[in-house]
Amino acid sequence: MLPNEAKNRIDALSAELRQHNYNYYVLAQPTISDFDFDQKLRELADLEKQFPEYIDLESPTQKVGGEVTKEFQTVRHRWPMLSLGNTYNEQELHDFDQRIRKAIGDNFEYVCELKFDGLSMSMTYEQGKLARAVTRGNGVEGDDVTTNVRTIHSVPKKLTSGNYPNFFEIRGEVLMHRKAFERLNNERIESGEIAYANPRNFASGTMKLQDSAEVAKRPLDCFLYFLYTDKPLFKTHWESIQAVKSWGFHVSEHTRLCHSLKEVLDFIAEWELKRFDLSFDIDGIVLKVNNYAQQQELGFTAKVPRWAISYKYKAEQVETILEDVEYNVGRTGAVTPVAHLKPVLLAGTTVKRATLHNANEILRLDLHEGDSVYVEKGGEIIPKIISVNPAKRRPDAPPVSYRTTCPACGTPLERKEGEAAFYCPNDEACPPQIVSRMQHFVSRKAMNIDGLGDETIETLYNRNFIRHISDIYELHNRKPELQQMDRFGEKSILNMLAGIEKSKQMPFEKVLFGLGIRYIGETVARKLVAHFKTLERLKAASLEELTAVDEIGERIAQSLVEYFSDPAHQEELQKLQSQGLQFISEAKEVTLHSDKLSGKTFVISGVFETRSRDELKELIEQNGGKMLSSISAKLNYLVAGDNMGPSKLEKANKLNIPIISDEELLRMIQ
Ligand SMILES: NC(=O)c1ccc[n+]([C@@H]2O[C@H](COP(=O)([O-])OP(=O)(O)OC[C@H]3O[C@@H](n4cnc5c(N)ncnc54)[C@H](O)[C@@H]3O)[C@@H](O)[C@H]2O)c1
Ligand SMILES: [Zn+2]
Repeated sequence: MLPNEAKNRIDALSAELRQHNYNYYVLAQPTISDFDFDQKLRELADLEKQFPEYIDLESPTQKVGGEVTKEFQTVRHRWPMLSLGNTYNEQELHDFDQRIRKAIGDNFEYVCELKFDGLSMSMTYEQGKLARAVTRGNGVEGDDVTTNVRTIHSVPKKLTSGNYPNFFEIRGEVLMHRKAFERLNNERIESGEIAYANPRNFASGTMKLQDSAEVAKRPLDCFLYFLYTDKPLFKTHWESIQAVKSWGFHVSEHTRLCHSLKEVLDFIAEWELKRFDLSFDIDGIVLKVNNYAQQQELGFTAKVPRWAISYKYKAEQVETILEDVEYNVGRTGAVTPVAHLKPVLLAGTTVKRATLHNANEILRLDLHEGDSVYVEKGGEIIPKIISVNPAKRRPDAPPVSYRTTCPACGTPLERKEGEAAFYCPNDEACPPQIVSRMQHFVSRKAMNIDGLGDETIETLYNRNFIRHISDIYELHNRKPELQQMDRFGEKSILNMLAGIEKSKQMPFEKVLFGLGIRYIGETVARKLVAHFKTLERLKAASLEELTAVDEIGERIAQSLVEYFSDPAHQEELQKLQSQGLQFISEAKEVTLHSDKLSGKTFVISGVFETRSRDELKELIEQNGGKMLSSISAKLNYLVAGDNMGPSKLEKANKLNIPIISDEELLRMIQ
C-alpha cells in the first residue's frame, strides 16, 4: 500500500470506529457486531504499525472508547480505567503467553474469569461505606452514577464484616440477567417504547437514567473483579478476590487459578458451551497474571494492561434457508417483519424464526427470496440474520420487498419521517390493532379486569360485541345475547361483568396507560397524571408544556397531541367519561399550613439525606409555594441535593437563581 493510500484508509477507519464507539458506549445502540468492530480495529492497528508516522494520539487504537456525559458530574479516576486486549483465536493466546514468559520467566500463574457482558463500574468505599460509583467514561474521567448504583441489591452500601481498609476502590461489571431483560424488554415493546437489542445495552442504558427510582425498577447485578488500595494488602489478584468476597462483595464462583496455558485453554473450552446455561451473558474469558509484582513488571500500554487479555467467543452462527417473511401488526399499528427459516439447530435450540426488525434491515441485508442466510444467536433470545450467502442465491430470485399494505386490513402502510417502522394507520378498523388494544386495556398492568382475558376479548370481537374500549362498558346491557353464546356460562358472565364494573374505580394513570397511546408506557402515564392531574388539562397541554415535564420528550409529546386531536378519539374519551371511568387524579388535597412561601416558585433537584423529593414538594405546597417543572428566569429558588446534574446547575447559575439546600428551605418555613 502506498503511504497516501494508507493515510486515507487510516483516516477513514478512525472516523468509522469513532462513530461505532459513540453508538456503542453513548447511545447503547451499536450498528455492527463486536466481531466486525474488532476486525476493523485490528486492521487499523496493523496499518498504524506499518506506517507509524500516521499514528494519531486520539486514534481508537490508543484510547478507551467511551465518553463522559453532561448529565452527570464528571469524576477523575484515581487509577485509570483501561480496556483489555482481546483475541478470537488460540494462536494469539500462545503468542501472549510467550510474550509474558519472555518478560518475567516461566514461574507465574493465571487467574481465569468469565468476561461479563455489561458495563464496568468503579466503586469507592470510605470507612466501609459506598462513597462513590463512577462509570469508565473515557478511561481517565467517568460519570458519577452513585445514586443509580445504590439501587443495585448486590452492591453493599455498608460493609459489615471483614478486615477491609479505610479506603479502597473496587471494580466490577454491572449487568442485567437474561430473564429480567426479556421481561422488561417485552414490557417496552408492548407499550411502544424502543426495545433494547441485548441485556448489555439495557444495563448500560439504565445506568444513564437521571431518575434513580426508574433505575430501581430494573433489576441489575454486579460482579466484582478488581481491587485497588493505596498500600498493597495482598500479593496476588487471587487473594484479593477471595478477600473481597469475605467483605460481602459479589464475586463469581466460576473463577479458576490456572498453572499453565493448557489449563487456561481447558477453561475456555469448558465455557464455550456452558455459557449458555448461565443466567446472564458473557462474551468471553479474561485471563490475568496472578502476581501483583509480576503485573507491575509487565506494565500497561496507553489502552490496556500487558498482563491480561480476553479471549472472546464468536457468537454462534449457522447457515439456513429463508422460507418466508411474515408481517405482524402490533397494538400501535407498527408492522414488524419476521423471517421464517428452515428449522436448524443453534446453540442448543431449534431455530425457526429470526427478527428482521424493519424495512431498513431487509435492505441492509439485501435479502432475496429463498436466500441462504447466516443466523446468529448472541446473548439475544430471538436469533437474528447476520448476513446472506450470495453464492447460493438463485439467479432469478427477486429481492424481498417490504409490504406496502397492511397484512390484516389492506390499508396502505405509512412511515413517519425519521422512523424505521411502517405503520398501518387504520387504527379504527384494523382487526389485530383493535383486539390487541383491548387486550392491553384489560391486562394486569392496566385496568386489571377479572374474568376478561385475551381469548374472551378475541371471541367478543369476532362475534361483534366489542369494537371499541367503550363497548366493554356496554356489555352489561347485552346479557341475554351473551348467555346465548356457547362455552360462556352464567357464572363467568357475572364474574366478567363484575370485573368490568369494578375497573371503573381504577385510577386515571391506569386508564391513560390502558388507552395504548403510542410511546405512553406505565411510567410515562404516571408522570403525566402526576403533572396534569386531569384529562382536561392534559388534552389542553401544548407541545411545549408537555416536553417541560420530566422525561417527556418530543416524540411522546407529539404522539399525545396527535392522539387527542383525532375526533374519533375525542368521541371515545367522552363515552368513557360518561361511563364513569376515572379521568381525574385523586391526588391529596393540599392543606395550607402557612403562607410563608406564597408567591415563591421552586424546583427540586438531586437527592437528599433526610427527606424524599416528594416530601419536600409537599412542604413547599403546604406553605403556599409553587412548584415549577423546569429552570427558567421565572424561578425563585432551586433546592439542590446531592448529585444534581451539572447542566441544571449551569443553567441556574447563568440565570442567577439562588440555590438553596433542604435545610435552608426548612428554615424559610419555620
Ligand atoms: N459493535 C460495536 O459497534 C462496538 C463499538 C465499540 C466497542 N465494541 C466492543 O467492545 C469491545 C471494546 O470494549 P471495551 O474497551 O469495553 O473492552 P472489552 O469489553 O473488550 O474488555 C474490557 C472490559 O471487559 C469488562 N470485563 C468483563 N469481565 C471482566 C473481568 N472478569 N475482568 C476484567 N474486565 C472484565 C470490563 O468492563 C472491561 O472494561 C470491543 O472488543 C468491541 O467488541 C463494539
Ligand atoms: Zn391494518
